[in-house]
Amino acid sequence: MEGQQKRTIDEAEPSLLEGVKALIVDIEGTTTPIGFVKETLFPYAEENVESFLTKRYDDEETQQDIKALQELAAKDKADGVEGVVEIPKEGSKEDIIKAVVDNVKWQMDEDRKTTALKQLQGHIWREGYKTGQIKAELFEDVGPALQQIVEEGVNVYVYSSGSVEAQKLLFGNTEEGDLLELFTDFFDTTIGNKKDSGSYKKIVEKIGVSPEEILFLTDTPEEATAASKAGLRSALVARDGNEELTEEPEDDEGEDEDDA
Ligand SMILES: CSCCC(=O)C(=O)COP(=O)(O)O
Ligand SMILES: [Mg+2]
Repeated sequence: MEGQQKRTIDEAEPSLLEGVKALIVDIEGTTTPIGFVKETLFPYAEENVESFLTKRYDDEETQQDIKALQELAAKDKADGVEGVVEIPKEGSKEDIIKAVVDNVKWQMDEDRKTTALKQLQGHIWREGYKTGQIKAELFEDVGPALQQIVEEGVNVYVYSSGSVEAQKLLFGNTEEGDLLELFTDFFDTTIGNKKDSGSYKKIVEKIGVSPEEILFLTDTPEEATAASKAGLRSALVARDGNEELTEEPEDDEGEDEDDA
């Protein structure tokens, strides 16, 4: 785990942030309990996917979401992905919705981080946040720590598998209020897979500071390794509810199933 350190955000020694001009945070398992994602966000998406698609079927946005899922299912099939639920390109509204719902449920059972799934989930969660059914949970150190870091002149970014819209909904609707003003920008898998070092190189270009002045915080060793390979500093966070960190992460760059 060369170049990586394990800490929670509030345990971070000043040296971890020394010379840092940009901080990038992951969401699930880093700023936000895995339990909130798995027990609130994911069930909401799963329970509401059918009614959402039925209500919004003719919207341009929904048609784009369906097209992205159809294309992904066809690619999964061609790639021989085990258990893939196919979605016909043509058919009645009812047939297409049924296939999309089955595909989404299969992908969610596999906890896939595909861009097509994450885009649709974000659109479903929008309603839940708007009606107040969902309020985002953060670890209690996150708001104060990020506030202090921003006051010290560090720009804060998010890089999560959740879509940029889902990220903004989450930080805009936390139990502590709207925290969006703390963030300079947001990145999702449209820039690339989180386990691929090329994604971090692209983020460095967008942020416009040198990689060694950027610190990436995540709960996932393979993501920290990918960021380190791109020259960023990275640290693994230990959080309640996370899997125990082991000393040697597997280097599985490029093996993730994400289609980004
Ligand atoms: C915008 S939060 C939604 C959480 C989510 O869908 C997810 O896959 C979280 O992954 P992360 O990269 O933040 O660990
Ligand atoms: Mg994470």
